[in-house]
Formats: sequence, structure tokens, C-alpha cells
Amino acid sequence: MLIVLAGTIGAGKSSLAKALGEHLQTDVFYEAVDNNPVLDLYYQDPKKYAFLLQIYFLNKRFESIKMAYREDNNVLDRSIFEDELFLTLNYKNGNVTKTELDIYKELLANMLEELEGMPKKRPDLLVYIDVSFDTMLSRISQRGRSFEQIDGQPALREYYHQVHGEYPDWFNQYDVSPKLRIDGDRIDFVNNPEDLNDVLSQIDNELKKLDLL
Ligand SMILES: Nc1ncnc2c1ncn2[C@@H]1O[C@H](COP(=O)(O)OP(=O)(O)OP(=O)(O)O)[C@@H](O)[C@H]1O
Ligand SMILES: Nc1nc(=O)c2ncn([C@H]3C[C@H](O)[C@@H](CO)O3)c2[nH]1
Repeated sequence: MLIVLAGTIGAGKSSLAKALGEHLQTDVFYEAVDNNPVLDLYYQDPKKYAFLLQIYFLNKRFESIKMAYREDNNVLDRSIFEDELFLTLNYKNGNVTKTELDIYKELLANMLEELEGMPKKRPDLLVYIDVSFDTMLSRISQRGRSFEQIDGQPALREYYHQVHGEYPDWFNQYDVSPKLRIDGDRIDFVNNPEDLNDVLSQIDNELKKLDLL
């Protein structure tokens, strides 16, 4: 089966993807963050680097998807279906032009069309980790990537607020595959083994309902 994780920045996607991969004995495809040559530049100067970052992520995401969709069992850390959310926000904030927006959308549509020709066409399940804005901020701070920290940067805090605010509607309208919402505020699947078992059971139950386990 192919499971994709979704959720705002710092929601816990990578952490849950790792645990889920171990639980289901599958490979995990992580988001391209560690060797990303554009991400820190984007946080320093979103106007200059927004379009390049969107293209970078889209390309890396598509690369992972192509590999993951060829295998039977995989977990993907963040879905390609969230990329447009970031793009649209960048457009609203004046960081990408209308021409860039249109070119990107066309490219994304082309790529999604390619997926229709692959052995597996879409995820079997999307797992959305829902967290409050306060939790999002505290997780970003706890993880400590320097360029993501908001100290003395009200504009970055506002950007996070916007990203967080877009997710509920995004999740409601998502209809590409079955979907499951996890309460990432209440459930500490990182530090509490009982909570982790609780999340894994919720996902197992969903997979059983879908005849995938
Ligand atoms: N449910 C949870 N309970 C407690 N801590 C958590 C939980 N989920 C994640 N964390 C912690 O929050 C931080 C961010 O988690 P993680 O990197 O998994 O988020 P992410 O959704 O992959 O973020 P990004 O979108 O930036 O890639 C990490 O320090 C992680 O240990
Ligand atoms: N602008 C922008 N567009 C994307 O498509 C996108 N995907 C991820 N990210 C940022 C969020 C985290 O800082 C970090 C890890 O998720 O990368 C993105 N940022």
C-alpha cells in the first residue's frame, strides 16, 4: 500500500512517517530538506526565491513519487497535493507573479497527468496530522532549524499563521484517496509509546477497512 502524510510545517509528518515505515516494514521517502540548496535562501528572501523553491520541491516530490509508486509498499512524507497550497500563498503574498503561478500550475497538472499512467495512480490513504497553531510554533522551535525560527520576525510568524490557516479547507476538499485525520495535539507519538500504538492502530484499522491489511 502507499500511504502519504500531510499536515502543516512541524505537524509531525517525518516523525510519523518513520514510525509507520518501521511498523509496516516499508520504505519511507522523506521530503527534500537536509540538502536543499534553496530552503534557507527562501526564508531569508521569499520574494527572490519562492518560485525556485516551488520548482525545487515539485521536482523532488515527483522524483520520490515515481520511485514510490513503482513499489508495492511505501510511505511518503508530505503529498504532492499540498504543493499548490504553498504556491498559492506565495502568490497571494506577492512572492510569485501571475505568470509564474500559471506556469507552475501547468507543470503540476502535467506531472499529475503522468501519474495516471503509472502502475499505482494515487495513494491508498492520506494521513493528515492536525495540530493547533501553538503546537505548530512550539514544534518548529523544538526542532530548531535555524532559518525557520520566528524570533524577531513577525512576518515569518504571520506566514506560518497563513500556512496553518489554509490546511483545514485543503484537507476537507482533498478527494484523491481515502483520508484519515490524526489529532497531533493530543497524541504524542514521538515520546509516548502508548500514543504511538494508538496512532498506528487507527491507521491499521483504516487499512483493514480498505482491505489493505
Ligand atoms: N505528536 C508529537 N508529539 C510530540 N512531539 C512531536 C510530535 N510530532 C512531532 N513532534 C516533534 O516536533 C518536531 C517536528 O516534527 P517533524 O519534523 O516530524 O514535523 P514535519 O511535519 O515533518 O515538519 P516539516 O513540515 O517541517 O517537514 C520534531 O522535533 C518532533 O520530534
Ligand atoms: N514555500 C514552500 N513551498 C513548498 O512547496 C514547501 N514544501 C515544504 N516547504 C517547507 C516548509 C518547511 O520549512 C520545510 C519542510 O517541510 O520546507 C515548503 N515551502
